[in-house]
Amino acid sequence: AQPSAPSPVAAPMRPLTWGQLNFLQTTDTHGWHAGHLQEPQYSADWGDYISFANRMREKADKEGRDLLLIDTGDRIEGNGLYDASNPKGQYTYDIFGQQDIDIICTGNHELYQADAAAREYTNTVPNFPGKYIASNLDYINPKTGEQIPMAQRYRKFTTKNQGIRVVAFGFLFDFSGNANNTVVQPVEKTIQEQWFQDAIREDTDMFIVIGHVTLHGPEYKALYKAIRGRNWDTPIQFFGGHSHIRDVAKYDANAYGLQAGRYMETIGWASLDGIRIKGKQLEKTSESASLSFTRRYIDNNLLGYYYHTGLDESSFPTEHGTNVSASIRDARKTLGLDHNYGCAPKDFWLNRAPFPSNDSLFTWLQDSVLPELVHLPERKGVPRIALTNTGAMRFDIFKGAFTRDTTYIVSPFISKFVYIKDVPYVSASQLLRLINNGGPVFEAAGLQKSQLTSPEHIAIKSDIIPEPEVYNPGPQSPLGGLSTPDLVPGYTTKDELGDDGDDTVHSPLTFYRVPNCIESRIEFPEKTPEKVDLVFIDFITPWVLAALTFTGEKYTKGDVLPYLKDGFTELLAEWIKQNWGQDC
Ligand SMILES: Nc1ccn([C@@H]2O[C@H](COP(=O)(O)O)[C@@H](O)[C@H]2O)c(=O)n1
Repeated sequence: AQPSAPSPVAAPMRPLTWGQLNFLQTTDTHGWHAGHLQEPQYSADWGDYISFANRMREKADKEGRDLLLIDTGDRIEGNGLYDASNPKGQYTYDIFGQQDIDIICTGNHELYQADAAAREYTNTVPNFPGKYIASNLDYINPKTGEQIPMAQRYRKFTTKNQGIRVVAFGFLFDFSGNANNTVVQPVEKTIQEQWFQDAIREDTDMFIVIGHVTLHGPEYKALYKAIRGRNWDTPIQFFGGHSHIRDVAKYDANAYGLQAGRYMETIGWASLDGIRIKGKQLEKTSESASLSFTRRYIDNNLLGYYYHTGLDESSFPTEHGTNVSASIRDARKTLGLDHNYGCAPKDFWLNRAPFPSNDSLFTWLQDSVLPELVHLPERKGVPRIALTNTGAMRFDIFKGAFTRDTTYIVSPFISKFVYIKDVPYVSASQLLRLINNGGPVFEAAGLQKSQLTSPEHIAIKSDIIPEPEVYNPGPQSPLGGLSTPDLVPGYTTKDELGDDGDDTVHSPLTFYRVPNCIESRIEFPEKTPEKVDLVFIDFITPWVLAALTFTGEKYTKGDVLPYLKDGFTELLAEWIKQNWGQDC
């Protein structure tokens, strides 16, 4: 762990079940490879995860089992370790590349910016030779303009210890917000391609489909149907991502899916038993059984790693893992990520508090931050409505130091304020309601509501306000000898297989859904103005233009002008410096 990481707190634990074939999954790590430095339960870093994977591989080898590592994309954007360098990711590609991942694919974040997509092609793909799969993604060679596969379309291999024959795919959901140096082919179209049709006819013991794709979305439904249509009982193991939740899916008795949350909070664990390996007799115990699947969502901290490996502080770390932790420490130091801009007077929550409320980060943004930031000297005195999507904000602010790192954790995107001058107030005043309600006007333009909020909203469709629960430890083995522990707040996942998936027993957290966008009305006169400047984050331009059309206005992209030179992230840092003192 990083030197400033808080020590994890002992909690009641549930053990891992090992099978023939076992998996560790990461997804949506978004640059959090230093771990969480303000939350003890997620405080292990990428170096610790390397040690953990290594120790688990040793155990698998000793017992003749197999272990595969999976990563399903969105490795970048969301943490100073990636975002604070110039060029971005100067340190993270090498750090991430140290993990021995068996099957890896791309997320949408690797593709928003052309430079990030280029680095994916020149750095990450070669860091994982033969392991990186791009089943529905092409890259456009900047020198020749030629459209080429980002990486190989699928992978055939046999596992190390049991020789299980695997055919593996790596998909991205039907994403359309990519820069123009990549081409994402819709999954349904890819399924029709000859190479895919040939691949699903391969003689194999199992299929593994990894993807930056939600487990219950249309893309995996189509892939499941296509593979199962040709292979009536071959095991299919899916790994998902994108919606940032801990999740599982049972497609049928021989097909399951796992998704390992977000931000290096969770390491996903899946185990399979009952795979029929061609030419090998099954063990007596599983001869007649169909596939059996288990899952765990492992909290990313050292106490948990010790517990699952049966090792301790001195026997757990590997030299490789320790070296990677040291590289992360050095990179953080070089980037000045601990530099304190100001001290947050209290916690501000994205989803743990309702909007609007005193504890809501969006209320703070709307009432305190935007009115001060959205100010252009030459338009002084012009009343304005400032809009931002809520998905632009990615993480809570905790009471205490708001550092250079926090700035990127909260606001990682290269988003700038733009504006349309002198918009009739009658139209401008309707935009928030229109964008928040969504509906046909946006759908007709190919715009989805879910693209404006944080990805958690894809899966969480109503507020979660837990009842106070009575703790029942059941058969779990307590860690640290606690008998009636004060549970640490955290994930209390309820998935398709039940409520016992989390490796750590937590007390539950609330989740309040928030609107797609918020607005601030700035320098408004007492009397309703006739015209206002409509200022907004550039990311939401298509929604603003579609909504204006609906109100009867005829604005085009050409009417959208730059408003402030600095990006929102820099402006936010400046606001913190001006408004919050150094007394934490
Ligand atoms: N420039 C951007 C890019 C993305 N967003 C928000 O992020 C959401 C996607 O997040 P994932 O981690 O799932 O890929 C997207 O829906 C937007 O809300 C943004 O605000 N600005």
